[in-house]
Amino acid sequence: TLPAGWEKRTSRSTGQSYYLNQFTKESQWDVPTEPAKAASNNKGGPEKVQCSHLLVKHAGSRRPSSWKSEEITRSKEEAIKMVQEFRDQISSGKASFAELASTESDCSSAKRGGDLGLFGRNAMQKPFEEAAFALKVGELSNIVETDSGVHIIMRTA
Ligand SMILES: N=C(N)NCCC[C@H](NC(=O)[C@@H]1CCC/C1=C\[C@H](COP(=O)(O)O)NC(=O)[C@@H](N)Cc1ccccc1)C(N)=O
Repeated sequence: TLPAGWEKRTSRSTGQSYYLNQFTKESQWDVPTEPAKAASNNKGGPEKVQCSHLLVKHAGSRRPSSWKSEEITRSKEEAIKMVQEFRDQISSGKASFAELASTESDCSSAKRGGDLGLFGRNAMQKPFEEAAFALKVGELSNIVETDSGVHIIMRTA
């Protein structure tokens, strides 16, 4: 079958077959082929992003321990409430992302104000990656849940 919009025609003068695209009105002698699928790392999103994050772990986290606390026992609901509160403080300008991440994040990146450095796709857990790559530079994510816990993400580059 022909790609969408293309029709086979016969040239009145030469009797030869040719192809006409109804949408673009272009015609050609060669059989049209499907345009190549965009490569998986399509032109759309960036190849790499730099993000900072603030992670609050809970009893159900894959590793319920951090530099802040030997054993983390808070509930997931409690972690979500805390992250929402931090997010509100950041978006209202009451506190900076780096300040809060450095004291409140259960990730070792807290020492760097939450900075994770540059990363490409397939480095982070999928929910984190999807949220990070959807952000514009300077944008703050909504709450993101991964097996590590509850995060907010700020894209910095
Ligand atoms: N730069 C990378 N590629 N480092 C490996 C990332 C592994 C990746 N991590 C995650 O997806 C989450 C989201 C961000 C942080 C994170 C989890 C954990 C905390 O959760 P937990 O593992 O106790 O459950 N922090 C880390 O990994 C830290 N090394 C991130 C980091 C810290 C300092 C400097 C750079 C990176 C994964 N595939 O599990």
